[in-house]
Amino acid sequence: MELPSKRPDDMVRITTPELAQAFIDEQVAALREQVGDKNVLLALSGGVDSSVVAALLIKAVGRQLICVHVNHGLMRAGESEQVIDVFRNQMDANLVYVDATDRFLGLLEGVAEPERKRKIIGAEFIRVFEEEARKVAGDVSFLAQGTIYPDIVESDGVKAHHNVGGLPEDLQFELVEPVRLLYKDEVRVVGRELGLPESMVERQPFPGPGLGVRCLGAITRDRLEALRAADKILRDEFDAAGLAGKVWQYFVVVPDMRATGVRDGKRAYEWPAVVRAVNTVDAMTATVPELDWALLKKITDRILAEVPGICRVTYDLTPKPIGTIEWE
Ligand SMILES: Nc1ncnc2c1ncn2[C@@H]1O[C@H](COP(=O)(O)OP(=O)(O)OP(=O)(O)O)[C@@H](O)[C@H]1O
Repeated sequence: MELPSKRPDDMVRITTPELAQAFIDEQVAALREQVGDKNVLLALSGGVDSSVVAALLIKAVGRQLICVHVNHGLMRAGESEQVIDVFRNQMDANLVYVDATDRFLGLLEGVAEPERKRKIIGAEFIRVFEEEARKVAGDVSFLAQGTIYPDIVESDGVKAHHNVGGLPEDLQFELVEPVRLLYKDEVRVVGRELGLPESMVERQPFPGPGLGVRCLGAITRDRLEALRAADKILRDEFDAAGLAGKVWQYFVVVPDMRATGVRDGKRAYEWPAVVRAVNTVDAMTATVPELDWALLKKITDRILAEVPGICRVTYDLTPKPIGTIEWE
């Protein structure tokens, strides 16, 4: 029951609720046929791809789907909570929530080099997921993945690039990839039709290593918390200003350096927060939007007043090239 790995030329682009519903009906039937009464495992990030796959499978086979969400301690404010709320509370999913914060932050302690940080986070993610997969391996036959069409095209159709990858030989499951022929915009239309919240459907791209590459250099818990709080303020203010979905990506970076300030008449020696916002079509080049001054001032005032440890706010004006979108 595998889908082909090439999108048929006559496949209609899913742009309307009706087309999304037709796709959902077709996939639910196909998933039921493929999976039967067996169990399916899915690594659920809360990003749009894996969330749509989860929602489709829940519709098709309910609690035969086992979702594993790993909180590596580097999620944005409220994200893991939203995964629990949407999938466990609202959709009654079989959700395994793993709080692995201490494991990840322990391994990252004192590690400043960006590539090493990325490797540690990636490898530990596989390890945590593998542990959970082993616990249920006897009962599970399938591994669901949020592979989408660009993943396949980018990897030349040879092998579905993605996703969780890296599971050891003895843990090979049959793959279930219901959105593998869809483009990202179609996945969003389907997600909306499946009743996923708008904030999940329109979630901005978020790097796998999460806030780990925005808390520059060696991560410390206090600086990570400051980053998470400042990032939340930025996102809330962009939402309130109607910019969510209009500006492609926006986030805060907190470097591992300090700057001088004065707080309540006393010298403060605290971190700066860098606001980064970019527009792009393909992420190969990016421009910096000319944000409204009043909005920048409001974000600045709120971060300075509400986030302990931050005494300075800057706006990064660097386009790509030369600056990359992320700082590390
Ligand atoms: N914190 C996490 N918990 C569980 N699974 C995760 C987590 N982060 C990533 N994954 C898994 O790894 C896959 C690839 O993650 P990546 O960050 O590259 O996102 P993606 O390809 O945009 O997909 P998504 O939109 O689902 O996040 C995800 O689809 C998900 O299956």
